[in-house]
Amino acid sequence: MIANEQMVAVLEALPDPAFILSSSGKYVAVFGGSDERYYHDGRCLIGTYLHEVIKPAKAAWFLQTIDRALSCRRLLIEEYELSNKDVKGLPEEGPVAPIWFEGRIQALDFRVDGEEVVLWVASNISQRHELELRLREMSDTDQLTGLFNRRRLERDFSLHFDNFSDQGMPTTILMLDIDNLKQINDAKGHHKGDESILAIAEICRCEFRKTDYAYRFGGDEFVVVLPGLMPAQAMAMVEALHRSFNLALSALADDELLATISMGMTGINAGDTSYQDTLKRADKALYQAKANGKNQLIFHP
Ligand SMILES: Nc1nc2c(ncn2[C@@H]2O[C@H](COP(=O)(O)OP(=O)(O)OP(=O)(O)O)[C@@H](O)[C@H]2O)c(=O)[nH]1
Repeated sequence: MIANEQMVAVLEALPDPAFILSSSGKYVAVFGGSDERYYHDGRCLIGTYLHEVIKPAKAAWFLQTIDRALSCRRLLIEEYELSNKDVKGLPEEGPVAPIWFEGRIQALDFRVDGEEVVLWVASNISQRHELELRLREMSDTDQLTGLFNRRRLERDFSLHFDNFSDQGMPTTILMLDIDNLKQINDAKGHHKGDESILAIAEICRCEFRKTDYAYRFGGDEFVVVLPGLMPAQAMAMVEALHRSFNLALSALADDELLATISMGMTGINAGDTSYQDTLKRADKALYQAKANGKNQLIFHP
């Protein structure tokens, strides 16, 4: 049988901090947090209230979460971020990166000073969170160009489609395909072909507005999404873009083998049932540009 004072020692030795918080946000007790790599001693918080140490928006989130745990009486698991800007008395700017926590919050079956209380165990998950972000970024990014890939396009485009359906936000889509890349690959090697792909990607990175997005759709095909613009509004910009692409591609040509670019353009239409319909129309326009002799822009209303 473990004696009470031994139990206190066990609680103090817990690597992650465990807080007893009341429904009004009072730190009733703080145990553990002995892993000094991640945590400061939190015992100075005992007797204070969340709103005294945490700024209003974040403190309100903590209180809502406590309230939810007290209502549902089951274990809640929440991931949250705490940074300088959330803590009272610290400068908002500073070198300290936000810390990510996983909170496990469970209502307790007793009251303290008449108030309901929860156990809130906070684990520092910053490293795991950083890794997850990096993995997500890698799975969304094309390795050669650093542009977003087709997987990311499909996710983003369905959001643009929702913005069009819900708020009527127009969106223009371009589908691009480099002309004659196979000949260049065959004659000069894949490295030379890669240069054309990279030149297109570089222009996509430099010449668009912050709100525009370019994706490598696959092989020598790219998709560009221009939110907030109807095709008629985008036309002059897209024509200038076509010239920029060709200028960059011709700068890479060292003999009669010249890559150019074909482009299909459309906008999300009221009759589209999903973003796939819009993409198919852009693809049709691109196909038409190829069939007409390449190196041109075709708009499909
Ligand atoms: N260098 C290089 N070539 C690639 C890459 N991905 C796809 N390709 C090549 O791009 C070519 C795409 O096929 P096509 O579009 O039919 O070739 P194309 O010569 O551009 O034909 P048109 O579009 O009709 O002008 C294929 O030869 C692929 O091998 C890549 O990452 N690097």
